[in-house]
Parts: sequence; structure tokens; C-alpha cells
Amino acid sequence: MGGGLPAGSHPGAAPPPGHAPGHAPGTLRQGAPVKPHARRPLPLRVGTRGSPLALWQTRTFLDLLLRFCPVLRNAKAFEEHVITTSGDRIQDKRLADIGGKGLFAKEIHEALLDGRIDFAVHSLKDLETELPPGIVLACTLKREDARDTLILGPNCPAVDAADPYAALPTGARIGTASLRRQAQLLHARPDLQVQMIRGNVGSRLAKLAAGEADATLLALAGLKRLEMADRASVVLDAEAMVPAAGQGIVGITVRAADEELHELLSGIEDRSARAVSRAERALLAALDGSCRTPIGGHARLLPNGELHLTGLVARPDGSFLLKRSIHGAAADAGRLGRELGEGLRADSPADIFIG
Ligand SMILES: NCc1[nH]cc(CCC(=O)O)c1CC(=O)O
Repeated sequence: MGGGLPAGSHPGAAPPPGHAPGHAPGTLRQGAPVKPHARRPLPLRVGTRGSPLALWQTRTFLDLLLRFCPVLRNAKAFEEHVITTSGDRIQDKRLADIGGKGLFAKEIHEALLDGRIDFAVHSLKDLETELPPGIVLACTLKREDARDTLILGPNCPAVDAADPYAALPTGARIGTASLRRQAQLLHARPDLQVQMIRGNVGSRLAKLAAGEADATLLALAGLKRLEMADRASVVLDAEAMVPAAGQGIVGITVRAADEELHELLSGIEDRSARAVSRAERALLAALDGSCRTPIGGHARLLPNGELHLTGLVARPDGSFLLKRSIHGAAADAGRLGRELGEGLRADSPADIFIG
């Protein structure tokens, strides 16, 4: 009999090195034994965007799943479904101008709900906090470096890593489509000019090389995954450029009703990534910004086990910027995020939240 997830199969192998699963292999989150799986038709169909970064993330995730669940080591265990999203199609506009949230996920959610795919791999920072009914975030993978980088074009003189903004030439043209990066840059350097550059990591670097801007900003996580980290001129401290909520984390969605797959996927959950993403996403949800609100959120776990969260809200032109931090028990990640978000919102001018 071919093509089925055998009864009783479960993530029983040791987790791959360097990966801390959310719970011991072979147990459910609450410590209950894994119940036998029903026979499930293979291949499992995985939805992904088609960019080189998205494909890298998907293949890396499938490798991890195979190492954790060797019973799936079957040539036909997975089928990759590349899905073009609205965010991929629209390249000439700022996403905020076309209705913003979740544009890299909409068509992927539809495929999941229609049953055309079984699960999907996302960059968590591109995944809206309020998922459509019937879809859940099954697991979050170990975080890659969450920081942003500054990448100088060929005509831009080197900057001092200790104070990277100060050394940018007066009036330099910075290519970014991210209002969060724009607001933080303009707050530090109101003289800079921000130009829209969109497209995937490779095409943005090509535009920079072609002189369309003097410098750009990209997530270090994406550069590392594409083996292009050497393109970063300076890695920006997370306090100097607060990253986006979920930056550097890959998240997997499934249908809420698909308990079998949900259980399998939550077997490879990274507990630290879940805690920090819970805090960052609760902050984002509590701020309830419009798609035009620059928002940053970055959590980390401290050596004493506490969670430290920095949140930022600003006006796109940088004329207002409010940044605050909170810390507390990691188990309270969601409450910490909510509290910080509500405080930031209460103390910010209302125009920032209007789309
Ligand atoms: N918005 C595009 C996007 N979504 C996720 C990443 C980087 C990888 C990650 O954050 O996990 C990027 C590129 C970038 O912002 O430079």
C-alpha cells in the first residue's frame, strides 16, 4: 500500500541539532502520548510563494519535518504548490497604498481553505495577526537574526558601524517600501530622501547596483538564507532600527480542523520563537494600526528566562516616534505585548492610526 501516513506514525525521532522543540518528541503539548494517526493520503501539499527566499524557507522546513518525522521519508511525501499572491503581483506600488495587511498570504489562505493545499510556509512578518476563521498558526521555527541591515550602493561612502545614520551623505536617496524603516530613518535623519523600491531581495539589490537609490535596507534573515549576508554594509542594532514583528521567523499555517497535521507540525515548534512571536504579534494586534502605521516590535528572551519586548510606533515622515520596552515572565508573552501596545497607542496622536 503506497501513499499514506502510516497509522501510529508520529514525530518520534530526536529533534535535529540546534532545534529546541516545544515539547518532548512523541508527546503532545500537554504531555499526553501521541495518538495514532489515521491513514492519510500522501503527498502532503505545501503552499509557498515563489520567491527564492520563500522557496528556501519551504525546502528548509520540509527538511526539518523529514528529520523529525522519518516516516515521511518517501519520495512523494510532499508536493510543493507555488502560489502567486497579490503582494507578488503588484510591484509598482507601496503595499500600504493597495490595502496593506496580509497581501502576501491572501491567496495562500484561500488555497488552504479550499483544500488545494494542506499547509503553508510563511515569513511570519508578512502574516497578518488576525488569520481568517478556520486557519491557525501551527508552528513557528527557530528565529534567524531579526535585525535589519543597511546596504550602501556603489556611490555611497562607507559609514561608521557605531553610528550608521550619521555618516550617510546629506540628502542621500534611500530605497525602501517599508514605512517602518522609513519612519525610523527619517526620525534620525530628516534630510534623507526615501524612494520606493520593491521586489524580492535579489531584484532590490540589482536596483541598488543600478543606481536607483544610494542605499537600501533589508532584513539580515533573508540575506543570510540566500547566502548574501556579505552584501550588508552594516547590521543595525535592534534598538536603532526596531525590526518588524515576526522578522526572521518562519511560520506554518494549517486548517484548524486538520488536527492530525496540526499535531504533527506542532511537534517541531520552537518554543522560544513561539514566545517572542506571541509577544510581538500581541503588540501589533493591540496597536491595531492601519496598514500605513509604521510599527516595530522586537522581543528577546533574557538569560534569566524573562521576555524583553520593545515596541515602536511612528508617523511615516518620522516627525513622531515613540519607543518603549516592557519585560516580564515569558509565560505572559501575550499579556506583555498587549500591555505595551495599548500604552503606545494611548500615548500616540490619533492620526497615526487612520488608514
Ligand atoms: N517583506 C518581505 C520579506 N519578508 C520576510 C523577509 C525577510 C525574512 C524574514 O524576515 O524572515 C523579507 C525581506 C526583507 O524585509 O528584507
